[in-house]
Amino acid sequence: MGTSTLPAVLTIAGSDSSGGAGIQADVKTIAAHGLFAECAITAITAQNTCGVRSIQNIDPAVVADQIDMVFEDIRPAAVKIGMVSSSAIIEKIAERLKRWGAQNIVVDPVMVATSGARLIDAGAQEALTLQLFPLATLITPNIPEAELLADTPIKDEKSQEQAARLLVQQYGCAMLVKGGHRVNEASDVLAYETSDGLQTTWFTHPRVDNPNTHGTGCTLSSAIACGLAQNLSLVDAVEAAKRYLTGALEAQLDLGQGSGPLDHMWRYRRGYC
Ligand SMILES: Nc1ncnc2c1ncn2[C@@H]1O[C@H](COP(=O)(O)OP(=O)(O)OP(=O)(O)O)[C@@H](O)[C@H]1O
Ligand SMILES: Cc1ncc(COP(=O)(O)O)c(N)n1
Repeated sequence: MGTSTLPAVLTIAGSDSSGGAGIQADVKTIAAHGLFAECAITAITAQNTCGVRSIQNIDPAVVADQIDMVFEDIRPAAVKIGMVSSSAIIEKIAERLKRWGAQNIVVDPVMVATSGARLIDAGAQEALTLQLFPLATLITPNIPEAELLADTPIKDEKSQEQAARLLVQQYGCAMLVKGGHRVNEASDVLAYETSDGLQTTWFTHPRVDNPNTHGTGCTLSSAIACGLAQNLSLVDAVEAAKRYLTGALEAQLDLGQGSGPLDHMWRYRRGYC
């Protein structure tokens, strides 16, 4: 008779054949946090560290079934949403998450891969903001995504923070504007509503000198979902996720000919687990 349990985290995202981003990065991240990973695959991408060759979206009804089968049986304590490339898929995800009253939803608005390939069409972008953003606890745009969503340029810390504030007002949920695309720093700003009004918290870090950053956004958002699944506050969950991500970059894994993947299991190799 089983007596032990552990929180489950569901990732709803695309498959990356090279294992560095998407579902594969999420599952590794969740496992590295000692939690139970579940997944609903939205698309299969044929990609590697150099680029994306083809994308096959999954039938929206099959995406819905995956979510239902997960919630009917092993209910996740948190949900991470990554690549959702069609409006029909987004509609189904929103419908099923509402039906199940899913909580602790982290949305990484994946639009363009590090390699430059577009992963979402224009119609899907609108569906994402209209249907999934209202369900989110936290949204984690990078700088180009935040510029697009807030319709404002980001050139420095001040404009990064302003964009984060604007997006909270626009979408009514917490926003983490990630600074991985800035030159010297990799500092992210979290903006969120409290009973005292809109607050911001910075997570500052110098850039790790590592060209292998494939999957950083996927890894960070699923690590935040892990923190929320363990009942950390939003600020603590982001702080812990940033530490995990930085360690995975500092491990200096060097695989592939393009921007390679992170070392998701760095804590095991260093003997921390
Ligand atoms: N060279 C780096 N050194 C340290 N942290 C980094 C570096 N590059 C990215 N990060 C961090 O990685 C996280 C993801 O940020 P980024 O802005 O790269 O998101 P993204 O573009 O969505 O990621 P992805 O490359 O997966 O699409 C952030 O916490 C960011 O600060
Ligand atoms: C299936 C999938 N999901 C997300 C990303 C974004 O990650 P990155 O920008 O690091 O390539 C990706 N490349 N592939």
